[in-house]
Amino acid sequence: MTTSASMPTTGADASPASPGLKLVTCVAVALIDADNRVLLAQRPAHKPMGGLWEFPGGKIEAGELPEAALIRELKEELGIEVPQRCLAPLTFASHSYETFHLLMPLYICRNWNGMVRPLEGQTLAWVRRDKLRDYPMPAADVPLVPILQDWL
Ligand SMILES: Nc1nc2c([nH]c(=O)n2[C@H]2C[C@H](O)[C@@H](COP(=O)(O)OP(=O)(O)OP(=O)(O)O)O2)c(=O)[nH]1
Ligand SMILES: [Mg+2]
Repeated sequence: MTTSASMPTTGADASPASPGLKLVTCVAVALIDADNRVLLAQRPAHKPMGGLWEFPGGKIEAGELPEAALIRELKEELGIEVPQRCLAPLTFASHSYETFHLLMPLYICRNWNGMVRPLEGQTLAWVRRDKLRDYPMPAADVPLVPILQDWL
């Protein structure tokens, strides 16, 4: 395969890089309950991608480690305490939206302390493996679903 010198490439598929597209790093988790169901949260209507179902989590702040960001987000959004040792890496999303590129590690977690509560007014759903496809998700999440289903 040949590539033009003026056309930088990324990865094995040689797709063009997107200079200027801001990199946004988020962390998210598939919380799995004793019945092997996964927690999805519906993004509030007023937020970007409102109405879509996502894995709980959020943006990593400057100077913050990914696991610390996730533990903080889970406390803020769901009121649960997650010990760092209970977070296992599963996969990640790397997806270009129109205005930014999202890099998002996805962890799995089966053990936490406290009751899951929707502290930010979000709607929550505990979803069985075979129903995950019924919940419309952001484009970045779509490739993560079969990986999670394989694992469950
Ligand atoms: N949490 C989460 N964010 C996702 C997922 N898929 C996806 O594209 N995103 C995007 C949406 C947002 O652009 C970004 C994370 O944003 P967020 O709204 O959760 O961030 P945050 O909790 O820090 O909230 P905010 O303070 O910015 O309102 O990642 C996902 O499964 N979970
Ligand atoms: Mg969030």
